[in-house]
Amino acid sequence: MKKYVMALDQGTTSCRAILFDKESKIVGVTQKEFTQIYPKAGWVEHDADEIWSTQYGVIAELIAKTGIKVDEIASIGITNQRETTVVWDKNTGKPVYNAIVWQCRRTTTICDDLKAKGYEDVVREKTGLVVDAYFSGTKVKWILDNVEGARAKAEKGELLFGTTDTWLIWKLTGGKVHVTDYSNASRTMMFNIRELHWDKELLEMLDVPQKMLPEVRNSSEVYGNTDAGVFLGFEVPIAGVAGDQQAALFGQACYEPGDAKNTYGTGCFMLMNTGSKIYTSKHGLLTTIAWGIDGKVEYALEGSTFIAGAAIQWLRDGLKIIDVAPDSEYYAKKVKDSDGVYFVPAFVGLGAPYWDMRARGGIFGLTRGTTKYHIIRAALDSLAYQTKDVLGSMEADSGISLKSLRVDGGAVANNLLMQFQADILGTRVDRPEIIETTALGAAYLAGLAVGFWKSKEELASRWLLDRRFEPDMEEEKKAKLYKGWLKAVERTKDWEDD
Ligand SMILES: Nc1ncnc2c1ncn2[C@@H]1O[C@H](COP(=O)(O)OP(=O)(O)O)[C@@H](O)[C@H]1O
Ligand SMILES: O=P(O)(O)OC[C@H](O)CO
Repeated sequence: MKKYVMALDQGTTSCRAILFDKESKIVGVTQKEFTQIYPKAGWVEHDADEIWSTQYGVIAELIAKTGIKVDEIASIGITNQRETTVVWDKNTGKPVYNAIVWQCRRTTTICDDLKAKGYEDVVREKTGLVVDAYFSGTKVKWILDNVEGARAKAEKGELLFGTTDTWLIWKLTGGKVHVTDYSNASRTMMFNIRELHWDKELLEMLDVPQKMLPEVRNSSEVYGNTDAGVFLGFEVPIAGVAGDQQAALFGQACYEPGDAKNTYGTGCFMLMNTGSKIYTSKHGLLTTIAWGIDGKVEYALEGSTFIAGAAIQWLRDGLKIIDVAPDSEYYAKKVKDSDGVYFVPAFVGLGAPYWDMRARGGIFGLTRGTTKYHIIRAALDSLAYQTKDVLGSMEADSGISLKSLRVDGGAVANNLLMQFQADILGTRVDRPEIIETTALGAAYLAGLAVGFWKSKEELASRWLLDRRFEPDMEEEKKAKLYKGWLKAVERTKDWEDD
């Protein structure tokens, strides 16, 4: 009897495997971090083989830890850090270069060149994206231009490209299946989100051969079975795929136009479901595919903030002023506010709504009275301010004023941050019981495809509130604080010289 759906959450800093039962309850979770590689300032890479071995390790550990039988798993759903680019040799299965991570800025000058050639409008129109080093397209181009022999091999059809969903499916199926879903394809800057195909003009613009691209499929359907030789002796259907932010939107049951969520992980990503409508943002947001189910594609408006929880990791690993992320709340509570200190974590440039690839981080407003507690507090505040930047754009673009914001991701465990978020937005913040919403969304997509769950309505009825944070800050104070933030952001712009 099938009792579980397994979700694989391939995030920026860790791989997780999570088992959900029919009532959407978590039966077990395993997680392991993997190496972040920073070869130069502004460059970020992962070892794709390490991603695979880490993911495989947490799958095996989950099965051992929970004691379930593999044949009780109805299906597997995959969700992934988006845009991160893997190129591998079809015959040997070996990556030709490290995965270039979504945060990596090495293709800034390729983007400048595309802009100078006047491609911004066509990119916006066809892909819903802005020309930025964030997306996969220029990363693939960089690999083909810089890895010896890569372009010739790609042209002969010997190399494959994929985001990490595609890479994991290829590995899990023993090299048989090369696919992605609509939501991931929409982050590549090569996919036409209106006509739903890889776009010839964009591929020519980037000089990327179509043969290396995966087939684009629905977010909920059976793509293939795991190879028994690889997957602990069993063939289990892989039946759901979505980029992690779209999966979180699905897991938060944001199924109606106007429903929105904000995920606080490494970065912070706010998505609003816009149904079949394709909004073109006038305020620095992206248009993206939320998911495709039964051939019907739905869209979302997205505000992407590159550094959120990663700023807290930097307090831990870079400054070493906290030992673990939850310490940030403990120390921040020691002061009543940041005392005029602002921390703009533009470590890899600024995403929405500013889109400045050359911005770099800064801490402003320091005085002799500033302590590490103020800096920690300012780092937490920056997550909330960046969210306010994006929410303002979203309300302006959609004409919808949000009554409440559903939140998820690792950093929403921080109650101080959540209260400040509600205060600075002037909007209720709703934290659900399950904050592993990304994995839940992937599980839902995979479960729906094999009949484990019947409908989105059934899933929506299971959304449960853990805690609601009500706004409680005077307008004048809110305005003053936010003004300071905007001033600090201005100071970080256009910093890096090439
Ligand atoms: N209590 C906390 N307060 C603030 N940030 C936190 C807290 N717990 C975790 N984080 C941050 O959340 C992030 C982890 O969230 P997660 O959803 O697992 O991210 P990802 O999927 O991007 O790896 C880390 O960047 C970490 O610094
Ligand atoms: O790893 P996360 O959860 O911060 O998500 C990364 C995003 O998918 C990047 O677009």
